[in-house]
Amino acid sequence: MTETVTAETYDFGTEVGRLLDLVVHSLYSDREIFLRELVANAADATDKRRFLALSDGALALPENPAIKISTDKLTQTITISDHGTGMSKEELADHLGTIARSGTAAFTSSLAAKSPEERPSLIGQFGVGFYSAFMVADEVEVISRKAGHQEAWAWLSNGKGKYTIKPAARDESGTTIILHIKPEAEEFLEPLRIKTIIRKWADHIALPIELEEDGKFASVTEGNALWRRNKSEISKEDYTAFYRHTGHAWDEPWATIHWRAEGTLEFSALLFIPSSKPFMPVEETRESKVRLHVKRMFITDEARLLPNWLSFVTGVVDTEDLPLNVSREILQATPVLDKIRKALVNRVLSELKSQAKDSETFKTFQDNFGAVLKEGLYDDTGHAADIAGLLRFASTKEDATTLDDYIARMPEGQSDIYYLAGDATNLKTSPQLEGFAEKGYEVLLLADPIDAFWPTRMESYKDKKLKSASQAASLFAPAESSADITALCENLAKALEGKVSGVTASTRLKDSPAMLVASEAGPDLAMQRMLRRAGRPVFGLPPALEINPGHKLIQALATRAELESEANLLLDLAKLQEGDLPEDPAAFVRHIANAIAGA
Ligand SMILES: Nc1ncnc2c1ncn2[C@@H]1O[C@H](COP(=O)(O)OP(=O)(O)OP(=O)(O)O)[C@@H](O)[C@H]1O
Repeated sequence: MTETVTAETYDFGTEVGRLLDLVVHSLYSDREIFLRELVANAADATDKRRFLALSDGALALPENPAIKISTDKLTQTITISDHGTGMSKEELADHLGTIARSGTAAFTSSLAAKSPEERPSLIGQFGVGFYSAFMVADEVEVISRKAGHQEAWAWLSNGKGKYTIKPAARDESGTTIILHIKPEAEEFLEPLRIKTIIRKWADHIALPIELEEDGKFASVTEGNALWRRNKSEISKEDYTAFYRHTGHAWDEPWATIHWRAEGTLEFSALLFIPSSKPFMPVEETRESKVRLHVKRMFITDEARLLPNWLSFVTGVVDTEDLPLNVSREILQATPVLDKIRKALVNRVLSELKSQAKDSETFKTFQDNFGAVLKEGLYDDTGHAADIAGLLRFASTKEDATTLDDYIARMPEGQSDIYYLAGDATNLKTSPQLEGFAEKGYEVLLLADPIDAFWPTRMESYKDKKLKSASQAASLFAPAESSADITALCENLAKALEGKVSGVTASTRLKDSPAMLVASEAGPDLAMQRMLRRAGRPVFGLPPALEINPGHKLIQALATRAELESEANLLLDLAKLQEGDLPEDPAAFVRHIANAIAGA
């Protein structure tokens, strides 16, 4: 019997023809994906055989199953072979000749209904990865021997509407795919190129992937889907090595969170929180880089599996619930990912909660990533209360306190939580704090830039309003002023018209001559400062000036008839105390210099 007698040629059918055209011309922006698809098929077939062998010993895998890849520049071919289930003659025709599994009619009608831009996402849902081979090959040969069978078959096609099936020879069960590489895809004949692609896309396939170089096959991947293994089998060193490899890190993980979700949603996740701040010479994007795998295959690290406020978390999520060639469009729209995201956030938060019990350990974390986490207080109203409950804040009474402990310490009569946001260097000595100590009120000292914003967004924690100390004038009773202080207030207000919204005598200032107080309605002083520094308009009334009737400077000013320039000097002093520059720094310096010289 000769080959020509038994070789049979079939039509793909119009829908496969159209599909091939689409795959080759519009499906993937990046041709290298063909290797991911073929390697994934090989790995799936091997997994399937391993599973079948559980009930039929005759199908057992050879001792060291592997996916073998070789390239040949002479024949311009890439060969990929596996020890998987293999395919019978009928299966070759069924699986590679049609797209029947998902319903040809359904596919064709949906295809017709979609615009060309939408088609790639559609193809993603129909599982047609094999055809991506035609992006780089002008002829594809598949030689397959089904496990448990003696005969082997070859499937051949140039992707132009027809395929041929004929008898072939293969020593072992499994499948060999030979790609006759197109001249314009020659780059894929370089073993180094193949190696790079495999490491990028398939590093975590549990099966060894071997590449032939200089006549010898050597493993190019670790073959180690660590996240799929049982926790009890994994040592701390294994976790650290994996963390360093995938997170491009050099430290130890501060936390390792490894679990498998089962039930309506199936996924494995292995997440890490670094123990040190990554060194970033240039500010990186703050998007989550947690890797998404589908059935062990790397899909993308741009699925934004975690929100920006958890962008420091690294690791891998691997799900069974998405198709392997899931497209970008599907990734954005699928409810599966939304559910996974929700589960990940909750799991990371509960880990943080349990680690927060040890305040020393938690301090390391918060020093590194507290400022990032705080973005969640602003961005994520759904989780803000949980995040706020975790964080530790410096205060006028404690180096680090939780909000709950703060509330527990509140004296009778205090109903709100007070905070002061600003620069770390002058927070502790800010005149804004004068008066609070006397009342026995603790003030949280918040030094991260984001601290100027989140308390107003969050408004309250456990029904206690978050109030800026720089907007707390109403806490302190107005002073019973002498006539000359009342007159001074009026004169200063006149001199500073438009720059301040009023001048009042303070009952709380002890050491400072004056300070600024923001109106309760608008942004507090820290937020005004941030807006100014960012070149944004500052809305609301200008701050009021509170003067200290007990201070020498104020008493001296009360005796002056002319105080235009002194009024401005006083305002500049109050600004300086807040970490702001005087309105005209050079004039301010001249003024002070002259005053010291007694001019
Ligand atoms: N190496 C292989 N060994 C055994 N069967 C294979 C192999 N490659 C492909 N097949 C069969 O061909 C079918 C079609 O493969 P194809 O890559 O087009 O789609 P899929 O693997 O089902 O879905 P997808 O790759 O898009 O997730 C597979 O489902 C499988 O049954």
